[in-house]
Amino acid sequence: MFRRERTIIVAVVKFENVSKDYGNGKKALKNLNLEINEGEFVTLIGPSGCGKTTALKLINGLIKSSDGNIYINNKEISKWNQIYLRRQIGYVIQQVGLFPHLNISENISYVLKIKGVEKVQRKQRARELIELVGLTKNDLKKYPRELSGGQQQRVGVARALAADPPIILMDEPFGAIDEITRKKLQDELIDIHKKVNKTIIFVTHDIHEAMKLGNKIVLLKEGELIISGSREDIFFNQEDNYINEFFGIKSFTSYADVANIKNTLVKNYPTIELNNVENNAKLKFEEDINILPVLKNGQYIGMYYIGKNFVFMKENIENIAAINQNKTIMEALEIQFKEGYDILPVIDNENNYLGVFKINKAYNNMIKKAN
Ligand SMILES: Nc1ncnc2c1ncn2[C@@H]1O[C@H](COP(=O)(O)OP(=O)(O)OP(=O)(O)O)[C@@H](O)[C@H]1O
Repeated sequence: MFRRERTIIVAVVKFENVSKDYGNGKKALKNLNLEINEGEFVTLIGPSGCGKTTALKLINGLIKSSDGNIYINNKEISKWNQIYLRRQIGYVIQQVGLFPHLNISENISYVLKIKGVEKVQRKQRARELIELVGLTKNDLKKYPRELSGGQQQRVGVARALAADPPIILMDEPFGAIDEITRKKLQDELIDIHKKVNKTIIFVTHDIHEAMKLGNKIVLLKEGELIISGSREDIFFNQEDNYINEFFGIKSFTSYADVANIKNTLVKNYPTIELNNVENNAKLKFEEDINILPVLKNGQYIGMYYIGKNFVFMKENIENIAAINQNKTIMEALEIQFKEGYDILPVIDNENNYLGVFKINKAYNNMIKKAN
């Protein structure tokens, strides 16, 4: 059968040896190689002038690269119809840029109007989006001046989503917003990303914001890519001094606040099967292991402290609570500080044992970074 070529972008962005020279003798980007996959939430971070905004502008064709290639959905960027391409990419900036004489509904659906979408559908779309970004239908009739900075920024996000673009670029969208509102907007953006499954590329100066929002965090320095990876790649990075210096101790609290324990789960920690004493007797323990999770049919029962001459006795199982895999490292650490455990058993919602969280690994890392 003859298949029609797909024209819808599936939101894959690829930089291949991309350089940008604005003609002032200093390269804003140097030989950048970076792949952004469908549905990823990428945060771009680095010192002022490192090329973050330049990278965003290159993606939606606002500026052209001096060298190398950029691919959107495997098609080189200059081969796309530029107007079509831009409509496939939402853009949110710090200065929001709402039209003062249009009400919120009209602002949100402006792109749809340009695209020739009927008024009824435009209004319907604005009604859907206003709630998604945490405002109410009553706000649709208001004008931008009647909204606070944080509310305007929410409208900016709704507007970027209006045409349902697969890619959304955000250039320090929450930079000028107070700390409390900013935290709320970040939480909402995480929820929105889960619901709409867009590829988001988000520029920020704020380490906490980068660690909290990004599934992939990209650190740039003077136009060069230093690292691109997960929170764990950044946090557990021991070698590169620049990365440690840049993220520093702040990355620990940022990381611990947002990272699930399941990301650092130790799955091969020994356990005791309650109904299999014979097997238990064969367990060989490392010197530093003195406490073991006890399981029954894969479910967590309690903890067992072992001495040198290990003889398992059911009545010595201690009733120590396990922690749910969806809790954060910070929550696990709080328990450790309070209770003084070396390890915490980790379970799912059905009390199935998944592994242990060894707090010392994260904690030692923090101490190392602090010194
Ligand atoms: N239109 C331009 N003409 C000349 N130089 C430019 C232009 N835009 C950016 N630059 C330069 O390119 C470099 C990268 O700028 P860019 O705005 O991409 O950095 P950034 O990481 O986004 O910075 P910031 O965090 O301060 O916004 C800087 O040295 C900047 O001065």
